[in-house]
Amino acid sequence: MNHNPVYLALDLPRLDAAEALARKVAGHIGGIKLGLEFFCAHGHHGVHELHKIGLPIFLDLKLHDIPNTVAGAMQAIHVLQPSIVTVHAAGGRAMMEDAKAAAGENCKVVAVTVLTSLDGDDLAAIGVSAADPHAQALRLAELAHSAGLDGIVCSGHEVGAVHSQWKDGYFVVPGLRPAEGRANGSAGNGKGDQKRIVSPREARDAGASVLVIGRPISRAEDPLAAARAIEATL
Ligand SMILES: O=C(O)c1cc(=O)[nH]c(=O)n1[C@@H]1O[C@H](COP(=O)(O)O)[C@@H](O)[C@H]1O
Repeated sequence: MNHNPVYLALDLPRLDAAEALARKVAGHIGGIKLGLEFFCAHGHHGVHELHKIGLPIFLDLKLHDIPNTVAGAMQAIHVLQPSIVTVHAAGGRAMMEDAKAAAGENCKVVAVTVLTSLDGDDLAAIGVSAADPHAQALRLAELAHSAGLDGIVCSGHEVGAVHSQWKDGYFVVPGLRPAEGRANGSAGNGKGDQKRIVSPREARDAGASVLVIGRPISRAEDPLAAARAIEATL
């Protein structure tokens, strides 16, 4: 069993490039995360191709719809044998319950709480009255827990607090930028669209089960060296 917590986010438009990158760093990651960009472009075929590498596949589809539709989508992806699938906690309790009931065997269902690209002003703009990412993430984590999900997706700023309330939860943390890369400004390590970031090591120490890392590896001048350097900090 592979205990490396890093899932490489393959947010790349071309299937051959995504596959080549995953093969290059395969010995230094624990799994592969395929998200909306990849799935919309390459669908089931693309997932089958990436499965050939032999690492667990995290399907980050961020499902958010009425319960019946989400349950149908979950059933439609059984054949892809994902290790993890995401839904949005804001879809509500019934949607999360039905998503979990429809999930395949050995598939963890985790709920996205507050996207790492959002801050308090963004929450206020969409009518979240607390306008506090921390409080909102804790609230949605509690809802996901009570709906029977395996865990949540949250930023490294919240994972410690959620972990102390939900001891056996499964916590996926994106929005990661290696401290060293941030200091020397190397390619892929800028914040970009992310607003709530921490380093992979900080997230792990705070209780993250999975570390989602994309651009710090995929946009690095030397992705293999970047993946190795991140692994060495954990
Ligand atoms: O569900 C996710 O994985 C996710 C949730 C979230 O709040 N923020 C977030 O960045 N992600 C995903 O994590 C990855 C982060 O990519 P990088 O910023 O390039 O490391 C992307 O694939 C996002 O879709």
